[in-house]
Amino acid sequence: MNVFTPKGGELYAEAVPLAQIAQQFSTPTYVYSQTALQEAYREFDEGFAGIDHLICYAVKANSNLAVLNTFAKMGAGFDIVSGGELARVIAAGGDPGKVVFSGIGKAAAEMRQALEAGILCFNIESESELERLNKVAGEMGKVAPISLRVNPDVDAKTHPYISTGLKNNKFGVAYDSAFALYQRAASMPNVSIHGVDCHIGSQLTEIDPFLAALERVLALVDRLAAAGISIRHLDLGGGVGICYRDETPPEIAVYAAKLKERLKGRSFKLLLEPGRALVGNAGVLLTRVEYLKHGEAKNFAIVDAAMNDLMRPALYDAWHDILAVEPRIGTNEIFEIVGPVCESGDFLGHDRELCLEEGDLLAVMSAGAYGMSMSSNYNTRTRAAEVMVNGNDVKLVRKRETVEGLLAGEIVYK
Ligand SMILES: Cc1ncc(COP(=O)(O)O)c(C=O)c1O
Ligand SMILES: N[C@@H](CCCC[NH3+])C(=O)O
Repeated sequence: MNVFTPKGGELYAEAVPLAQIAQQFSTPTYVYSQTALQEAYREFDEGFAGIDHLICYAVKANSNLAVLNTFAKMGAGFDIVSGGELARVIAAGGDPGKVVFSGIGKAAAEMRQALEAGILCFNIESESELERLNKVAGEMGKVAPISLRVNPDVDAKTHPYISTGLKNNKFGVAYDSAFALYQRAASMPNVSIHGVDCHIGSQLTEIDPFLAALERVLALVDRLAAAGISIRHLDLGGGVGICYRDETPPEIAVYAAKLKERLKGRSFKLLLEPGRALVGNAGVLLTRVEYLKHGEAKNFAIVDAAMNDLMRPALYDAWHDILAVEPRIGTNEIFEIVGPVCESGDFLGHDRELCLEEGDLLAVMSAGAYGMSMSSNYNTRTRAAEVMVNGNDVKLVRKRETVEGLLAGEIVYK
């Protein structure tokens, strides 16, 4: 469902005009629709109805506490990649018993924190990590639940920067060494094998790579079972794409039906780690045009949001639709939509046809995933405010940063 729609020509977030939000909270501001978050979660959860499953939302996509709390209330689990993200889940009311911990560089302190909290499973990404966890758990007198993140060497057919399941990626344990490493794990006193995990990449628009990965992983599960190592869950990671422009990602119901079909007769629980598919189209970045600059070769609309707020265009050349919040009747021109940051790569969109005047508001669409969570303070820019809408209710869910706040942790020795 698209909840950012025009009414009478003006762009709304659910029942609230975006212009009203800009007036109230200034710009740049991220605006999230709670209804869209809830619908996306429900669609995923209902898609897998009929089999034992747990949706572990990938916190890195959008880690705002109000977003996490929305999913926690719906019974979600969480996929984390740091102790910081675990602290966020707990602060948002999430259940640590439904948390899986991914990531290739878990520090001993983060392992201790997660063991203390009683998480569901560690997704182990290397032999050294397995050894460290066994040691850390032993020192605490605990047994750590683990899966190995297996790298199935499947081409996710996505942007190379966000593909993770190929042999040459830094993630996971090589498929061919996974069996032997499971045998080692089985002999360790302070880890307990709970599952098998894989995640092949992000923004996948086809189902086939997921099915290919599942085949590989199921073959491993069967081989392990034959050797007396049975699992309680299979974690297939995240990665389902969304439509930014003209992509045709799989419908969740179809993706779920195909996975369920292949999992018939299996007794383990299915875990999934969707990020983008739950939040991507539930958020926009609201920004105001500061200046229009008509150059010899290009026209520029210089807006008050920048690559530090939304780095996907600069990093991946990613496309986000950019819409006028209150469209004007007049002649369209072609604009480069750029931010104030001192980098030529600081753009939000190339060659956008719009009719603009200085002071106009723009909405950068599909910005709910990997927007705020990847933002920075480059150029000592304070990060945007975040607002959550539900119906006609509008709530500030993260205050705009202040320069005093940015400087507070720095020390000058006189
Ligand atoms: C281990 C892991 N799980 C889940 C995700 C979430 O991916 P997506 O946002 O594409 O669903 C990621 C990010 O790619 C990841 O690295
Ligand atoms: N940050 C990426 C996705 C990578 C997901 C992390 N494994 C994006 O904005 O599309």
